[in-house]
Amino acid sequence: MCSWARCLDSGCAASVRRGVSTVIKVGVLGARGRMGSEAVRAVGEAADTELVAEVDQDDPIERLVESGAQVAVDLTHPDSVLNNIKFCVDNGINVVVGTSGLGPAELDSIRSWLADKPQVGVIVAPNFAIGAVLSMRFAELAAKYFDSAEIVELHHPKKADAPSGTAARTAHVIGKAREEAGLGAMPDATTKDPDGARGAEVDGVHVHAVRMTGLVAHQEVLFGTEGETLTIRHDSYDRRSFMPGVLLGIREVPSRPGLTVGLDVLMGI
Ligand SMILES: NC(=O)C1=CN([C@@H]2O[C@H](COP(=O)(O)OP(=O)(O)OC[C@H]3O[C@@H](n4cnc5c(N)ncnc54)[C@H](OP(=O)(O)O)[C@@H]3O)[C@@H](O)[C@H]2O)C=CC1
Ligand SMILES: O=C(O)C1=N[C@H](C(=O)O)C[C@H](O)C1
Repeated sequence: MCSWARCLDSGCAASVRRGVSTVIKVGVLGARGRMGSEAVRAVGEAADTELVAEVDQDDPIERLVESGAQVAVDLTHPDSVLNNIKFCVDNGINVVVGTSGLGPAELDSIRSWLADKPQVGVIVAPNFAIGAVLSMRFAELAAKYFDSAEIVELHHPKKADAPSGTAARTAHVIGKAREEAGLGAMPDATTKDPDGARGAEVDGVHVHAVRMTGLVAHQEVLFGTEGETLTIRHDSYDRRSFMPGVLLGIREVPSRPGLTVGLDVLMGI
């Protein structure tokens, strides 16, 4: 496993040990976007990654193949991401996916494409920030101890999708942990909610989405039981917070064939 801090550094001893090329050729999809432009900078600055292709809207995706990219990083749009992944898998290019909006059906499609390309890896990272990855794990651990759990995700108003990928993933791990612990439905007497004030329900967990100028990416997971509550909050104030996770994914994906969801396993948590 890479140490998180070292993933900002130039070399990655784990990659060298595994015999992975020390300089990984990387293409960025969505290269001119908010996240893509940060990723272009991070890949260009790291000594063990080489930026070989920048692809944005209306650019030919074939650039990835022509440039010899070993890893593509997708930071595009929920409407585009699945086709991009299919193109990469078909062409034997590993993919690190940051784009949100991939649900269980889409993940199944990716698995089926990968079945025909056993050497290719796809990492889907609902959130690249270390604190966000930890907070999802903390929420998973806490879930079985509380009667109630709800999620409030808060983002900049240019975000296309709701709920966020992070919130959907967090709800999924909470729902699974509750089910494994034999917990039933959460207490909730609501019978009248014509305007959806109780939010979306994802895997049995209510999720509330806030869109507000001034925000970047934030989430609160609220747990409650008799006489106490626990709140797990994470804030990304700057998109630079995502870059160590992007680099970790790039370094790890060539040696992880198949589909990996979440960076937690890469971090050993
Ligand atoms: N996993 C994580 O940690 C994070 C994930 N994200 C996710 O990343 C995605 C991008 O976010 P963000 O950077 O804010 O969005 P932006 O809109 O700023 O950037 C997306 C870019 O991708 C371009 N684009 C759209 N479709 C394609 C395509 N088919 N091929 C190539 N480029 C394309 C867009 O062009 P145009 O605008 O012309 O359509 C735009 O330049 C979102 O899904 C977001 O949720 C964001 C932050 C962190
Ligand atoms: O669109 C964003 O900005 C973000 N998207 C991801 C998500 O949907 O969870 C990750 C992070 O929250 C920022």
